[in-house]
Amino acid sequence: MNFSLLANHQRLFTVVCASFTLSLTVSLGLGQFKPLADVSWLDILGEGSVALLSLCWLVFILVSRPAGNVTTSLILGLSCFLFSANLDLMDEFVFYQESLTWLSMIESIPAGIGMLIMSYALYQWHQEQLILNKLLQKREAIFREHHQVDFITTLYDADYMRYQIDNKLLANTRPDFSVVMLDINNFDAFNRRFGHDQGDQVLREISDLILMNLRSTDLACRYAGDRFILLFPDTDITVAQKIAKQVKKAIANIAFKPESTSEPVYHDLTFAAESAVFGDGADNLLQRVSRRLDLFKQGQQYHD
Ligand SMILES: Nc1nc2c(ncn2[C@@H]2O[C@H](COP(=O)(O)OP(=O)(O)OP(=O)(O)O)[C@@H](O)[C@H]2O)c(=O)[nH]1
Repeated sequence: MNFSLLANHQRLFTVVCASFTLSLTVSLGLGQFKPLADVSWLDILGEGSVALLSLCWLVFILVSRPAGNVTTSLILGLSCFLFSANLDLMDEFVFYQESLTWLSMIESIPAGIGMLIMSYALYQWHQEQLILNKLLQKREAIFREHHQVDFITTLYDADYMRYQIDNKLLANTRPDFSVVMLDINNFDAFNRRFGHDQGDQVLREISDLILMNLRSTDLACRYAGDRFILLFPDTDITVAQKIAKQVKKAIANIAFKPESTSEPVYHDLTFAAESAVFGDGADNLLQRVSRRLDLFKQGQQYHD
């Protein structure tokens, strides 16, 4: 089991420990041990299993899930449940004086609250999973359909994009698609400042954001280095530019957190779009869009 995610959940780990310790302290502090003859070992087996399994579930959640609302709600809910389960278990070992019988009466209340919180967490988890499924569908198609995949970003590679463009050009007498080329600005400076591994991480995160902002019919590829190509079937250049602007905006608004610093880094993109025209081949269409992008980049440097 990989325990590295535990480091992200120190507060939640404290909540679990607090729930566990508090339940034991309350019952041991306020109760008195029963004579052994009164102890029901069968009940202990049943209630002990519930408490132990709740604890195991908590550990599994902490080592499996990233930090966030869903994880926090799951841990809070299950910690309440653990609190009740422990009190229930300790009831088998201790009894309370008349004045403290309320303790046995209220022991199931945290469990009820916990179940409510967990139900909310499971709903949120479901919503989160729907988004992840959407993203994975696009990635799954990559692995099922082809091996022409860039291993850093798991996007299609440039050869696959050329193959797709050529196929579309062959299939249609009137080409009806657009391509966009995107380039990350100042990526070399980022690499030099934070290192290649962090650069790879940025490429992966940007690829995820690109996929999130495309329609299911569009195709994203890593062209080379910090350049990406997007293919928009049945789409004119204005719509392609509009989607590219949305991708650019989404990326500009995400704070990347390189490992060596707490300072967020924001990335900007430059893009150029072209529509396929009669007589085009993949290579000259890609050259055209690449030349246009280079012109835009030179213009930017001139303005800088
Ligand atoms: N981390 C990482 N860096 C890469 C990869 N492939 C290319 N690069 C780096 O991408 C950078 C591209 O540099 P440039 O073409 O000068 O691009 P830039 O710094 O964004 O400059 P402008 O495009 O003019 O803004 C270089 O530092 C390459 O080493 C890769 O797979 N991973």
